[in-house]
Amino acid sequence: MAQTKLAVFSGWSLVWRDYYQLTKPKVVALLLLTAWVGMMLAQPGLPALDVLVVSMIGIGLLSSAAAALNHVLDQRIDAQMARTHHRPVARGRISTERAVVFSLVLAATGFVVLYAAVNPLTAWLTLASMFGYAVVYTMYLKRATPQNIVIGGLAGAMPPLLGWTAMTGQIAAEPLLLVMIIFAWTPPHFWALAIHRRDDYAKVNMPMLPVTHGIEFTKTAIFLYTLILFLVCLMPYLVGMTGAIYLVGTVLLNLWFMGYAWQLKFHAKADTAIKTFRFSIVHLMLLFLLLLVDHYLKWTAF
Ligand code: HEM
Ligand SMILES: CC(C)=CCC/C(C)=C/CC/C(C)=C/COP(=O)(O)OP(=O)(O)O
Repeated sequence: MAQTKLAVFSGWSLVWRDYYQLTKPKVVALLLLTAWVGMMLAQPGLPALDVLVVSMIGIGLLSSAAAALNHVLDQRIDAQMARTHHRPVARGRISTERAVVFSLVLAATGFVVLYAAVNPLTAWLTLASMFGYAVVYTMYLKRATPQNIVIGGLAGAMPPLLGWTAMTGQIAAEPLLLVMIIFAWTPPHFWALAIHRRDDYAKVNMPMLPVTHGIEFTKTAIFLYTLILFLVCLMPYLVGMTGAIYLVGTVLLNLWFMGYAWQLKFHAKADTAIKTFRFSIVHLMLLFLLLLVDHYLKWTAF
């Protein structure tokens, strides 16, 4: 009897682990960090905790729904790529129907939470971001143009604005600067991985930049985008939104990113591309944590 119960429990935990994987949890975690910073920067003091919590839940649910829909729409190519062939829908561990229902339940719940407990503007903007990623990027851009991730990157760059509108009920210039930062960060983030996985994307005829324009061209594009990112990251300081703590930190972080891009372009080793990709995640995380530290320390300085 005990063995049967253990078998049932372990079976269920495997199923839920697969559903959890559909939500791209690490991606959503960083998306939520950027949304949270948007919420914290929206006012001088601390935000209302109840609004913060329901906003994080709503944005998290809609982001997870977008990720799950991406698994469904990409299952054919996921099944053929070394990096993604193990995924639950690609492997048939979760049926298309169940994955779609899972995604729609997450999306509906997230939208209702945001609409009812936060504000309609944030609900609609978050739904639009989900649509932008799951439909516009995944179904069209990804398969149509090597600029796919530059344009599609806007959806994933929205969370700081979503966090801001959750607190204020209105769009403002400051969070749009944060959106621009993630927008400029996305190409070096993804193209470094795309270089590392070029053959995978070529095998499924995905028009990623290293496939359509070659690895050298992509390395140049990555370096140029880290230069653009360096300049865009100065904007919050130049407009007076942040102080010296952020300025020093952002200069160091972006010089570090440019160093990776320079090494990738001129002194690449076998693992430089994947190391650049992994650093891009640390870079964005530290950059947004820096915005938070600066916001409160800068504020208490006056
Ligand atoms: C169009 C925009 C983007 C594209 C094409 C893209 C592409 C990718 C890809 C292909 C992976 C590898 C996933 C895997 O192998 O499981 C990845 C991982 C990741 N991405 Fe992005 N990304 C984008 C935007 C973002 C944004 C906006 C964030 C967060 C703010 C983000 C955070 C992450 C994180 C944290 C990982 C690591 C996930 C893991 O290790 O499981 N990405 N990205
Ligand atoms: C509501 C909201 C903010 C929505 C956006 C949420 C979201 C999940 C953005 C994901 C960014 C990302 C990892 C894209 C990769 O897709 P891919 O298909 O190129 O990667 P894959 O090949 O690993 O599946």
